[in-house]
Amino acid sequence: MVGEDDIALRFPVLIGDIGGTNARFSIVLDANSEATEPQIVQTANFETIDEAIQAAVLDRSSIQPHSAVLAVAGPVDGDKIRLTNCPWVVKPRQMFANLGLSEIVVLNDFEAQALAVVALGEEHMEKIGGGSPEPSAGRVVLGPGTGLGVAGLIYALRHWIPVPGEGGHMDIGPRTPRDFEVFPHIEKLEGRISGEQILCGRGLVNLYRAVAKADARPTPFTTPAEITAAALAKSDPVAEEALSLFVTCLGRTAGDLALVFKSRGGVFLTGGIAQKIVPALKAGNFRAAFEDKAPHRALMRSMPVYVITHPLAALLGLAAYARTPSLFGVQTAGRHWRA
Ligand SMILES: Nc1ncnc2c1ncn2[C@@H]1O[C@H](COP(=O)(O)OP(=O)(O)OP(=O)(O)O)[C@@H](O)[C@H]1O
Repeated sequence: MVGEDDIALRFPVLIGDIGGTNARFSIVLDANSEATEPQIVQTANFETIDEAIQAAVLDRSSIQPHSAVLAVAGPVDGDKIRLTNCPWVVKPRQMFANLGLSEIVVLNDFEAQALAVVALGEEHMEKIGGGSPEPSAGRVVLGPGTGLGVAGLIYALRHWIPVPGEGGHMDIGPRTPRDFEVFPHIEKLEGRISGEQILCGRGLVNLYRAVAKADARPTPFTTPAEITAAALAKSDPVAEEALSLFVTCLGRTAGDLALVFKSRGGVFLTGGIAQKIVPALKAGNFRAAFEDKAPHRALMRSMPVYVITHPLAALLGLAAYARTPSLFGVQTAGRHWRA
């Protein structure tokens, strides 16, 4: 492990965004090139990450990467990095031997999402109200997906600095009279309703069941996709209310985080769910909940919110980092290995 920051990565650089379900890889040839065509594999189809990289990238290309930047969902502490939602273990030393790599940096998956916010243009985003972003002001990234990822992004000393954290585990409480009818039925974690009990795929199902229970209604749907489909088609009132409450809670939480980071640079919604519910996010209650932060309503009204619609946003963030790591203030100490 390299003890201090040394951020000049030798090309070609293999980049990888390793999720619980899917892993996406590409190669950045030099500081001026676009990344090569992404290769996407299901993590369940390979026993190890090394096998996946060999089959999906190395066997399909004549390019031998020198370095790698991998973004993983899981804490990076030591030479064996376990992923939260999949059995893969990233072992950089073993990767040097197996894959011919000489340098590896491991980042957090949400840091990669934060890097993507800098790398992507507005053509890959859908705006949900607010004014113009201030280019160098703070930003916030929230991603409802399998869990709820949260990161800040600040610009300081001519660097973009991602601030990863565990913001997805903040408390969410009831506010309206209807909330007080529904919230008692939301499944708790050790007595607590955190962001991840509501603002992720599993959370949407929790909300749907809670709304149904509050009104003693049946619950024919079991997956988040069924609930959003029925809600967007306006074919099931319980699903509609669940999605509406999901969007309201997302607005409240996004607003709280925007206050923390005073994110006049924008609030960015990433992950698989936001881009599938854009019509619901535009319906009005998201923005109303986001702005309902007295005494700072005027500030909140000015802050733009964007849904990232690019399907491989994290990979683009990693490519930008691989090309010019010096643009980003990413601490690599403790997660940077050299052969
Ligand atoms: N149409 C949909 N509406 C709402 N939720 C959905 C829909 N389709 C999938 N989901 C839910 O989205 C979640 C997955 O989100 P996302 O694709 O962002 O996951 P991820 O954690 O980034 O995945 P990976 O681990 O593969 O990177 C799952 O809980 C899934 O049930």
